[in-house]
Amino acid sequence: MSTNVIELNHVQKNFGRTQALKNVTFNVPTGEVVGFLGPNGAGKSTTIRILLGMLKRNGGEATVFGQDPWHNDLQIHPRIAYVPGDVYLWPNLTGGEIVDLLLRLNGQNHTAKTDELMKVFEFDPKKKARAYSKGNRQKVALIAALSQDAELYIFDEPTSGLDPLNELTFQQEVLKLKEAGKTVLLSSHILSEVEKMCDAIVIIREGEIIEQGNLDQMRHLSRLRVQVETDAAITGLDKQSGVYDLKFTNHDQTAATFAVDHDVLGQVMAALTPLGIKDFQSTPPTLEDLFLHYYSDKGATQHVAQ
Ligand SMILES: Nc1ncnc2c1ncn2[C@@H]1O[C@H](COP(=O)(O)OP(=O)(O)OP(=O)(O)O)[C@@H](O)[C@H]1O
Repeated sequence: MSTNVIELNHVQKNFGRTQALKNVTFNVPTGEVVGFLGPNGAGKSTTIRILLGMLKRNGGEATVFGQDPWHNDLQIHPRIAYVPGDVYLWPNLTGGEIVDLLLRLNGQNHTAKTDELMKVFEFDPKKKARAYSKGNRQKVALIAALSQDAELYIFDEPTSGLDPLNELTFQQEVLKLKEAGKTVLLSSHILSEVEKMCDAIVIIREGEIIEQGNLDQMRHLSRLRVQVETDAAITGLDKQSGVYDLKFTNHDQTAATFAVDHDVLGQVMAALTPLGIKDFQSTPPTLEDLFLHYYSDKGATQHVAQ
């Protein structure tokens, strides 16, 4: 049996003349939490809808649990819990009624877990859905999805309307899924969220996967931030290739900050050592830095050139 719950191979999707997906290739291994990152319009929701059998692809291969989602949606749906990006609810039903309805539609029942989720998300199930804010509408979908005992959980930007406390609750719930060995695909703009929960990340831009891997694999592609203090004035670093954004932080030029490519760090240390290093701190890039790196045109050009 395949060890990947999701496999996408050169998937393409057109909407008329708009090529929403040009080349989407990635896998989601069983039991992993994979973050799916990309800006608005990059193709995250389209990819997810193809995986759910809601959209037919124009090219490439897609399988979920080894089956083609377009032809076998009825077989795969009971194994999936899904939270869409835009949650539309029946306005005249209460939140609690809708949670139960969503559960029944997926062949599941209201359980003690459902009540627990309502509590931790501080959700009032008695109000009519028309009175709910965006965040509360999202909570309805999240509570229904998280109280299901599914094998695969797909969340399409699930926390965009949640306050930080509820966001944290969501993160804790995903970590519980992870501990239970469930497979999760989480599309998000919230990089810190992805960083905390995901085993691997996949970055999509303009319908193409531009990078994928675990965080450590991605980090080597981006630059370290360095803060240094020396006895003698720092000279020559501005001419060293692989050093960027050099800024002196005092008048006698014995303190500086800069960004550096990993492969020239040794040379930079060798240049600084004779100056008498008093302090040296380097920090790996956060996912935020990586994201900016990939979404700047420069990042894209560099990647294409690799
Ligand atoms: N039903 C549709 N008809 C026409 N174009 C569509 C349709 N759905 C999506 N698109 C287009 O396909 C591209 C990808 O959209 P998609 O919604 O998948 O992006 P996304 O990454 O999920 O963005 P967001 O973060 O804004 O939800 C966009 O250019 C979008 O305008």
